[in-house]
Amino acid sequence: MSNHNSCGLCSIEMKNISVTSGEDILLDNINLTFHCGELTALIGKNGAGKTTLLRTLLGERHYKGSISFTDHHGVVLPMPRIGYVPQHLDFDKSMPISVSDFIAAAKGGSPVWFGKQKKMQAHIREILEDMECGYLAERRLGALSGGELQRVLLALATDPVPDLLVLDEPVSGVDMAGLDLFYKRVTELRDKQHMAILLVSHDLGLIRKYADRVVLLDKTVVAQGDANKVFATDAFREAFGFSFEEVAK
Ligand SMILES: Nc1ncnc2c1ncn2[C@@H]1O[C@H](COP(=O)(O)OP(=O)(O)OP(=O)(O)O)[C@@H](O)[C@H]1O
Repeated sequence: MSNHNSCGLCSIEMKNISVTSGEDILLDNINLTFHCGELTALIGKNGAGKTTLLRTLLGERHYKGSISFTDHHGVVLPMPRIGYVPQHLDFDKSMPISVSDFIAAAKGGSPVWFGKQKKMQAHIREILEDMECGYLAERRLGALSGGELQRVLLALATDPVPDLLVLDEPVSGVDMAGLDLFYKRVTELRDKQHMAILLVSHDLGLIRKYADRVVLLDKTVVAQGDANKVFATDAFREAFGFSFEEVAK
C-alpha cells in the first residue's frame, strides 16, 4: 500500500537496541524507523520479541541503544509521546464505573466520586464521538463488547494526539466486522492526525489490506518492506511454516 501522508522528516528511530534478561538476549541490535503517517505491522512467531519491543518503546524495559523522535521541523527530541492500546484490559467487570468516569480517572482528573467536571465530560464525549462511540459514554465499562472496549481504549490512547500509537494485538476477541472497522479507524487516524502507528498483529490478511510496512522480527529484524515483499521471504516461511501463496488464498 502506498503512503501519501508521510512527510519523510517526522519519525521515531530505534538505533542499535538490545534487551537482555540475565544471559538471554531478547532483542538483538534492532534498527527501525517508524514514520509519521505510516502504519507499521510487527509480526513474528511466538516468543520473537514483539511485546518486548513494544515495552521497550514504552520505557518499561531497560535497553542498550537509543530511541529518538524527530518532529516535523527536523528537531530531534529525546522521547516521543506514545499512546498505547493494550492487548486486553484486566478489570473487575462488575465494577459500577461508566465509560466516561473510567476515561476521566485514566486521565488523572478528579476521582470519580468527586463528581464530574463539566468541561472534562464534554471533552470525553467529544473524543468518544470522534471514534463514533459517543453513545457509549454513560454505559457501564464492564458491559461493553470487546470491539466497543477497544474503541474506547483507542479514544483514550489518541487524546492528546501521540507521536506514536502502539497497538498490541488490540482486536483479539473481536469479530471480523469489528476487526475491519477497528483497522479502518486506525488508518483514518494515521491519515487525519499524521501519527506513526505500530501494530502487533497475527492477522496477515488485515495486515496486507491496511499496513504500509511490515517488520518481521526474530529477536532482530529479519525482513521489512511492504506486506507482499515480506510474506515472500524465506524468513517469513521459516517463521510461520507456510508460504506467501498460502497467505494469498
Ligand atoms: N520479563 C521477562 N524476563 C525474561 N524473559 C522474558 C520477559 N518477557 C519476555 N521474556 C521472554 O522473551 C522472549 C520474547 O517474548 P515476547 O513476549 O516479547 O514475545 P512475543 O513475540 O510478543 O510472543 P507472542 O507472540 O507469544 O506474544 C520469550 O522467550 C519470553 O519468554
